[in-house]
Amino acid sequence: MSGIALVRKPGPRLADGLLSYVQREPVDPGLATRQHDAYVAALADAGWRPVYAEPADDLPDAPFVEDTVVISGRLAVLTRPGAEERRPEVASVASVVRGLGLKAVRITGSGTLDGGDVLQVGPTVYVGRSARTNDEAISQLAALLPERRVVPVDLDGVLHLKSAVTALPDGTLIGLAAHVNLSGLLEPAEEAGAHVVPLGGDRVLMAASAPRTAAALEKRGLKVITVDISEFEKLEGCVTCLSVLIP
Ligand SMILES: NC(=O)NCCC[C@H](N)C(=O)O
Repeated sequence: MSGIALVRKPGPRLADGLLSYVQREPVDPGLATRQHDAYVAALADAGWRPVYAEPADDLPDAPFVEDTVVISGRLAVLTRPGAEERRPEVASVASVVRGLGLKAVRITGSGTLDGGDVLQVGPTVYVGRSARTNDEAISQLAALLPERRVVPVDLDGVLHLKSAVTALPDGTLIGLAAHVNLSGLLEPAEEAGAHVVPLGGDRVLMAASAPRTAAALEKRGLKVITVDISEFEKLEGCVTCLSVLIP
């Protein structure tokens, strides 16, 4: 086992999730459930033991667990999501991380942070300044992680930092230069190619919607595992946001 994958099943109200940059499209809750099961199975096959947060059927965006907690070593930073509607998602995730023996701390006061804005690459923690994440929270995060280098990143036209950029296992940043103020990015062939979940070793998880990027990464020597997450993509979710991997 590589560790734990914190996840949460989608509920019947998934289609009511928040949208910022895309038009609402019909969402098939049954298909979403099957896609989520396959996503969790892919993580499990790669050695990540799934641990489920309590269902939260009244909270449409609750399967996007990444936004509720940031893990650094044995510390779990519970977020204060930028969208007020999403704040009730945090309590049940707090119970899970405490149950796993992690030390839980919180973003508080006027700070707002979505985990989707936090990209950890070795000692560096990039944090997107977004409509969801503010400078107050970035300062709080830096104070909570004194041993890490916290780097604020300006975004343009995307929901979260990790909507635009993630990191390959060797630390190479892959992402869309048009949306993010970071240099030296490897440009993916498709927008969804910016979303990569390192699974350990040379393995990465990607969405089936980025086949050309997947082929390019295979050529670089990576083992790419793909999952179809179309129903979550309609809600501006991506492969990163459906889990929190806890090594
Ligand atoms: N980390 C992520 O990329 N989260 C996706 C959240 C999508 C959700 N519909 C939201 O707008 O909050």
